[in-house]
Amino acid sequence: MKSTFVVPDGLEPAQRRSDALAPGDRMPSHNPMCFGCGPDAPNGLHLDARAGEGMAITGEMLVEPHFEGGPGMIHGGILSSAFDEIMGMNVMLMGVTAVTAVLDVDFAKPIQLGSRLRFSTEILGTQRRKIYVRAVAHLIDGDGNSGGDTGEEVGGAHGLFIIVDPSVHFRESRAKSQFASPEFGA
Ligand SMILES: CCCCCCCC/C=C\CCCCCCCC(=O)SCCNC(=O)CCNC(=O)[C@H](O)C(C)(C)COP(=O)(O)OP(=O)(O)OC[C@H]1O[C@@H](n2cnc3c(N)ncnc32)[C@H](O)[C@@H]1OP(=O)(O)O
Repeated sequence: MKSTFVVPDGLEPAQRRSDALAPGDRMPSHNPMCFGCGPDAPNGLHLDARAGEGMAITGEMLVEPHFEGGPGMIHGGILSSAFDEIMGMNVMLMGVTAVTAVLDVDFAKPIQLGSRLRFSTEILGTQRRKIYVRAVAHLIDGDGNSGGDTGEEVGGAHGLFIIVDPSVHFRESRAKSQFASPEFGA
């Protein structure tokens, strides 16, 4: 991977909230209509994310025909959205509300429609309100149900997320959402 994103030295280790999901549990959607994780979003990514060990989670996604950019290929914005979402869900392990300030994506290999992607993401550490996250995407081989990450590495990303107070950050926008879950403040 050729990213030039700089992760600062001396980050504080991230703390998993005491009541965080157990490894293997499905990560809940913060909003059923969320483009990334919402089960009811008609044209959404439908990312299926699972809690992992420590500060890691995984996710899977089918590259559907309406995610097309170049002929037969995934649109770059779709892959970027998937990385944004899966790293944002990773931050949920800390039990804080955070929004993306920086998203750095390495489009390492072309990804064809019909591929199944497996994302692996981990919180690298924190600095004050800043949370640094790293993710990679692999193709899932074979039957598509193996869940392994032994397939070819096709992309990578870093995210910088900033902890916000949801009652302040979403104060003006909240009324525009019919669906947001108060549990996640968004
Ligand atoms: C789909 C959306 C869901 C929303 C999530 C809600 C939680 C739900 C639960 C579960 C999530 C599941 C998954 C979701 C995944 C998707 C997340 C998204 O895509 S979020 C939408 C896109 N992002 C924005 O709309 C932010 C817009 N920007 C802002 O609102 C502000 O710029 C904000 C809050 C990011 C920072 O503003 P300040 O005034 O609060 O804070 P300052 O003081 O500027 O920064 C704090 C620290 O961060 C650094 N910083 C801020 N921006 C930076 C940047 N661009 N580059 C480098 N450093 C930056 C600063 O230098 C400072 O660092 P120093 O502590 O002093 O060292």
